[in-house]
Amino acid sequence: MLKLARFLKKYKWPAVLAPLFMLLEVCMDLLQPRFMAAIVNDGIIAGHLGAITSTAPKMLIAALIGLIAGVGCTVFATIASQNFGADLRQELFQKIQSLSLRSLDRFGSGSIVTRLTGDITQIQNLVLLLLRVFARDTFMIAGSMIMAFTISPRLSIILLAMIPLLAAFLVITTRITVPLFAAMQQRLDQVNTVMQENLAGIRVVKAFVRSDYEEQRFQTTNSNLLHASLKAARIVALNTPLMSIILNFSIVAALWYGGILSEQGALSVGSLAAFLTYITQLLFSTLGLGNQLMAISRAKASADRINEILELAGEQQRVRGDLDNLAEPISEGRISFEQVSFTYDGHAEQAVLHDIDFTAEPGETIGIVGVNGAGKSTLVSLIPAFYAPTKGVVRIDSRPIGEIAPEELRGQIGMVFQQAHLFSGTIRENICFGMPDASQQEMEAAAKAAEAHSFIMKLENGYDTELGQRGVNLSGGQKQRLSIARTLLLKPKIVILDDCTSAVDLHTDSLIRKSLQTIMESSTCLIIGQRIASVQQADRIIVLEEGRITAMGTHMELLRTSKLYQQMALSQQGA
Ligand SMILES: Nc1ncnc2c1ncn2[C@@H]1O[C@H](COP(=O)(O)OP(=O)(O)OP(=O)(O)O)[C@@H](O)[C@H]1O
Repeated sequence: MLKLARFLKKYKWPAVLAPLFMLLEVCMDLLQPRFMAAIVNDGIIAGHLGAITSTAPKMLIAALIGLIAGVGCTVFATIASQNFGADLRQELFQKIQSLSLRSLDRFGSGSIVTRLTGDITQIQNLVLLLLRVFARDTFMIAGSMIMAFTISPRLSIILLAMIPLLAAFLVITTRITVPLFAAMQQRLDQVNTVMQENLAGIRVVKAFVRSDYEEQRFQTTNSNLLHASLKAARIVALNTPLMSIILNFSIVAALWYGGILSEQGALSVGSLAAFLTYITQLLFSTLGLGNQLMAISRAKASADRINEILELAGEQQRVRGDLDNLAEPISEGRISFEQVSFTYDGHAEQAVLHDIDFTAEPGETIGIVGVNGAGKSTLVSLIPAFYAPTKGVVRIDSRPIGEIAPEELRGQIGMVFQQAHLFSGTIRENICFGMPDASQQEMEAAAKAAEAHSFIMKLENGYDTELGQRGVNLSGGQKQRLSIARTLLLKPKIVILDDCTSAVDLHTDSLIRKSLQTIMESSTCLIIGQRIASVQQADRIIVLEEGRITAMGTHMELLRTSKLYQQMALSQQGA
């Protein structure tokens, strides 16, 4: 958890001033029993009314200073903790952006969202707690002890006996609760994952009338979270009464021994009353500290989860060491796969790609066909280094991609994915996502090549039409055309189209293909297609079966040599 303290460095002044103000407030509070003892001893018992009227204003002034100091502490603690939380959230988000898909797959989006929200809030609240309440209780314990010792060192021995007992108790409960809180956050991850999946697929759930099943699934994860929370809460609930027993026992012991000392004339009644006030303050502060240790152990579980991500190496960091002497950009766009095999993390027994070996020459268009799950998307995802091959090498212009900075590599590759993803914002912002300073002319040219211009112009606000929650919803085919335009605008050296016209009607598909032809001449293209028509114009077509290349050639060659290709062509005739 201390590793995260660096985020407070920028706010060191508020972080230092908050406890200092708290110290002032505690000092003022500690003076009050002293003033009270003076009123009892010198005013009431000795019968000097003057002592009361001279002490009362001092009490009022101390209370006022304490009040101002308390407000100051809250203001500075809030400034420090809120800024701390915002900076931590920002850095965690940045780190997530830099992580490889391999790392992101490992955590899952539900867990990442919980870490970015719930876990950071836990730590942010802890910072506020440490700067205010924890500081108050710590100062109060130390101050009350000093004041109690100045009143009666003999009576204070009772306090000394109590401290190791309490410390041992707190250490034990913290040890027990840290893993319980970690388990609780994990269950919270699961609840978030189910919730996200449900919301993303709400149409499927409704169409299949599976709301009951989804409710059941949510109930299971929710009750898992409930059980984990109750388990932790039981320990927390035991904490306060057990500590109270120890503390109340100490008060009774102080009363008994204080009574004896008072009877012997070794302690005045006023001083005994002040002593009891100090010991009560001390005991309540200790009780508070115990509860805060629970919050600390909960925040520790959250800090561990945040550090787990912060300590991962980003993609850029992993290759940076080799970059200095490899600064030349991609010039030709030749892609070579050399005996490449690939297995997803956690699926060691199932290689998705086996010994893939081919070269796409600059300007060449290669089609890739195969049944669902053959490994087509996986194969192309190795080119922008979304994943690293398990065996073999992928090269661009003879440089192994592992040695090219991901940003440089991806800056030269235009990729249109199987599932078109658009962001909320205008159509213009979406098309210009990779090139925000593109001119109107460039944007329209890209939209025309993707057969998107005409439907955009029919919308009331044209390119300035808002998409998503605040605006219109587009059809699947229209979304695909916008995502093609987004890629074409970049005029990349390498273009990868991953079955990106599956939702486009056949007529528009053929129009898009025609427009793409001129662009494809200057780029190396890989086109994945379920429809033979989408790939038949390619210079060469790869047939992929269960992760292996089983045939490669032109459309006409494959019609003669590949059984699978023949079957696909036959089944799509007249389609
Ligand atoms: N992130 C992942 N983690 C683990 N396994 C995966 C992952 N993505 C895909 N797979 C597995 O890899 C295999 C190949 O999937 P891939 O998406 O590459 O096939 P595809 O040929 O593109 O299929 P489709 O035509 O349906 O798009 C499948 O068995 C799939 O279950």
